[in-house]
Amino acid sequence: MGGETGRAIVIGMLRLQRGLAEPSIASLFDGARFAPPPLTEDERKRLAEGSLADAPPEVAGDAPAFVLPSLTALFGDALLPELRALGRRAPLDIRANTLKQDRDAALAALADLSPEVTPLSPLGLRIPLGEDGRGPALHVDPLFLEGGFEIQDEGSQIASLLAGARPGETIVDLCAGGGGKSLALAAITGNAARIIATDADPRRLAPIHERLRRSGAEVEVRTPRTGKARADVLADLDGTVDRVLVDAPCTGTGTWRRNPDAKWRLRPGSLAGRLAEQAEVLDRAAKLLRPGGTLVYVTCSLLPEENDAAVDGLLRRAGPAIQAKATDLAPVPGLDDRVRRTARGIQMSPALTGTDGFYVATMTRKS
Ligand SMILES: C[S@@+](CC[C@H](N)C(=O)[O-])C[C@H]1O[C@@H](n2cnc3c(N)ncnc32)[C@H](O)[C@@H]1O
Repeated sequence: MGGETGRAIVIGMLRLQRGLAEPSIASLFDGARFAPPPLTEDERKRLAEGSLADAPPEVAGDAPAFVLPSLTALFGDALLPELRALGRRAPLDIRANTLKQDRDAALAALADLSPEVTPLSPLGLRIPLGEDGRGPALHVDPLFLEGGFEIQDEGSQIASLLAGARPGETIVDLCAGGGGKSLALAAITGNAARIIATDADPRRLAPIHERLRRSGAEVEVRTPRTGKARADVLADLDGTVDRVLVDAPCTGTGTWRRNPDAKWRLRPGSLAGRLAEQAEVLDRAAKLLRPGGTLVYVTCSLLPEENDAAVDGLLRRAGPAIQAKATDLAPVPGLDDRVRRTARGIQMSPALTGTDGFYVATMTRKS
């Protein structure tokens, strides 16, 4: 809008993010008692004729300039369409909890919310948002209270499916947080795997207990002690685990459409901090694996430093003991044709897969 005043930013946001045409914006800016003054001639002209075609990418794509070289390395010519897709509102997705009922039964039970099946995840339903962009109060829905579904973005569902969990395995969810992926792994394996969930931060882990009760998922939770009593709660498992899921701490650049303010809070220093944490969790995960065991590394980041480069870092530090492996995409029909491949893994993104920007890479322990 030719300036950075609050008014210019609001008008630009209504145009670019809400997709409102000039007459709709003019009807909001009508000078009534609590409304802003009417649009000026210049503002009307810019709305009608203005274009971001010649603007620099950080303006046209509304992203911090310091991450653009990394995003360009990933997206190449698709940088602007991807940045714009990251600026749009995220859909509201749920995962049918197949420990309770299949997806079709959940679809029928939620008919009053008019859900549709998600384009890629075979477990997902998409709930339409209201005109105000808000979704229904799912956390008080009777089916939710009975554990019939979990609120989980399609990208996160896909990452859980690509972890390749199988019944009978011992699986560690090393960065379990509130347990979103642990619950998904339990449902995917029909409660027939031994799943152990932990997290460095006991407060992040706390909600998992209530979620397990509701969902019927069977997961062993190992809560670390902090302070003087601090000890490695997984020490007894070293060298024995079939599969480790590392849903790593990251900058969350892939979730900007869900957390638009995160974009402007991101600093070069926070990226450096996450890179150090990623190296630490990857090294810990590698130590847990039995020979032949599988390490699945996941982030919700679009920055190659946190993705392929983090995997390369582990491969370098571990030497021949840990080797890269292609991620099997079979659990998600249709993903193969849509997803972006990187040197070490696969990258989902809002423009290409219609999901948050999840990255998944797979490795195996040789000895
Ligand atoms: C992306 S979040 C996990 C989200 C969770 N898996 C889910 O699906 O809801 C990353 C988590 O890694 C944890 N974390 C950070 N450093 C860690 C470490 N060294 N060991 C284990 N967990 C760690 C953080 O506390 C945070 O909860």
